[in-house]
Amino acid sequence: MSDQYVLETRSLVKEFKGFVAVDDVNLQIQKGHIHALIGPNGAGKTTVFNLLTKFLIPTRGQILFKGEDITPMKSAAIARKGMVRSFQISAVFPHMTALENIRVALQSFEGSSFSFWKSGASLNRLNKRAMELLDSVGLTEFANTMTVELAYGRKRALELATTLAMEPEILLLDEPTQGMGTEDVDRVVELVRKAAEGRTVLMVEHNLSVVSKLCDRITVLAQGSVLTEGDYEAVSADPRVREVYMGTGSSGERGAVTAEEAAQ
Ligand SMILES: Nc1ncnc2c1ncn2[C@@H]1O[C@H](COP(=O)(O)OP(=O)(O)OP(=O)(O)O)[C@@H](O)[C@H]1O
Repeated sequence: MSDQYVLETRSLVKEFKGFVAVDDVNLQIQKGHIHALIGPNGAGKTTVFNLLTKFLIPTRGQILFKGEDITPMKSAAIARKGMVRSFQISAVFPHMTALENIRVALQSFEGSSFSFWKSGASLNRLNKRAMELLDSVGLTEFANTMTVELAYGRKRALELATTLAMEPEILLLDEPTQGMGTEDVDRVVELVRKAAEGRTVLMVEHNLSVVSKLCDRITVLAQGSVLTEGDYEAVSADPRVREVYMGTGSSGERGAVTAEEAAQ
């Protein structure tokens, strides 16, 4: 039944001048899951992600959102349908406060005219919702702080809040913990867990410890194809997965695939 899947790909292919970066990929992202796309360097994760979020056009194949073929649609159109990419689309304005950034995001999402927001009741509603969103990412006390002054992890939390302002049904996260220290990584894990309440999340993530803590289902890509899929336990126990990670030297740099190591 396809309505149990929020997002699907069917025989998705992306070629770059004859080089097959994504080779016949069939994904099924189940409603309510946090689903990770992992794999060694060059496996095709970013390319798949860019195909799903319309930054790239597939060579062949289909992308379905809640059963509807969205392959020809643009990213703005799919965002309106409830499929939103975080951390890139929703760049925050550095010289606005955290609260102002959320208000801008809310206003642009609701697409309302300035005159609409001028009325006292709407402004109060906007401020209330903006504070709720800030609170949901733990930034209440930074509401009036200039964004440029926020620490990196907090800036990303703010970006996530501006994405949540769009009320996505599925949130697509491209390496949410990239470039972060342990403390920020832990904070992002909690943030993603919270943001995932009542929605579906698909994330590309190199940090396997993060994947082990968060994800219900994992698809492993290697050389453009799906190598295997399952929960963390199944995937990390698969010798083929260990092999592809070992083969590229990714494991040492990015974290090992065993559950014991990932749990550290
Ligand atoms: N625009 C492009 N033109 C040509 N080749 C590309 C292009 N984008 C990606 N590739 C190639 O496609 C393959 C998959 O790349 P991709 O970035 O999707 O992998 P990845 O799994 O995200 O890797 P990483 O973990 O290093 O980010 C690589 O061999 C890459 O060199």
